[in-house]
Amino acid sequence: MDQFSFTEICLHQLKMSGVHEGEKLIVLTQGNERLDYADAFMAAGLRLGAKMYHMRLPPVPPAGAWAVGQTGLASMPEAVEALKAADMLIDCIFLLFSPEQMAIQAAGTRILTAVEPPEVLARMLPTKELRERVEFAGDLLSKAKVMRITSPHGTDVTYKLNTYPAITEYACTDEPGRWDHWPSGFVFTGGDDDGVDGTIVVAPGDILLPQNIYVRDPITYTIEKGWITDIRGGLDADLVKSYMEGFNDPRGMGMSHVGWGLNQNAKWHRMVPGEFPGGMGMEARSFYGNVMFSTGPNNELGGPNDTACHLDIPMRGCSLFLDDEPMVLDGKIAVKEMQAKFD
Ligand SMILES: O=c1ccc(O)c[nH]1
Repeated sequence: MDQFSFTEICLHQLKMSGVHEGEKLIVLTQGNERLDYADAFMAAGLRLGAKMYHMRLPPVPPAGAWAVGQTGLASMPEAVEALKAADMLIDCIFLLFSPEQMAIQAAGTRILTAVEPPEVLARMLPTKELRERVEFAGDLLSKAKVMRITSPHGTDVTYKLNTYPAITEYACTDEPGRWDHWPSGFVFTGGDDDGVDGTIVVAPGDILLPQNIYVRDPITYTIEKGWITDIRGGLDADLVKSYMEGFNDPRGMGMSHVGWGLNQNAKWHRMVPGEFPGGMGMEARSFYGNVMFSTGPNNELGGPNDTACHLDIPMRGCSLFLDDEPMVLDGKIAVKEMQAKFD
């Protein structure tokens, strides 16, 4: 995408995020990554009269795995202080799950993460309709006490919901201290620390992130009292187990967030298999009617598990019930207020 068009979509984003004259915005990058994002956001912000600057951290060596929560900001408290003093941070490095992100949000700075390729950002612009749909889902989720997920492949798992908030992701953010991720379009929460039990069968066509692959043969997870006690299957199960063992951290077997996708512009089939081809698979997390469970940390919800070992697994064809009321039935959104226009 040329820089002019990139600036235009960033302008749309900043307007949707309520940016106005005199606000202080910082764009955060590291190394040589996404410097064009900083240029595009700065040009867009200046057009809205915001005060902008670009904070560029040194490069970090590739980790060999997706280690969430570990960022270059950890050794730079003075940089964190500067970010806390801003009205809005545009995070082009991915700070989610880090204590620094939590401290910045707690200080009232709103945060927008943007790390996907510009073409994906352009295809999945934030809209008012998406926000309304996701907020409706978030309201229902915040009131629910039990989530049950089933599938024709044998998934039957229950999450007790008495502890953690419902988090909405609709790809823009205009409230102090609120985080969002462009692109997105889903809701999630976490089960009670000892309150997730049952079986999840990840079926062919479901997606493993960060491996960025479509599963070919089923992976069966047994979950007891909030912890994975067994993972079995064929090659794909071996891959997951081997990846998780690489972290040498038993807390990777915890249950992270869980929810469902609501973005009709996100397509299941459009992921390019391979590791992080320029982004982190947000289209796969957001596709309409997916049910996504995740393993590992729950600290972004306020929980105690801050392991760096995190997998997100969007699944097709599942049913998801809140207190026995269907939200998703066989991969289709079942509530009128959450249905996209094409339904
Ligand atoms: O936007 C995101 C990205 C990753 C994740 O685990 C949750 N939400």
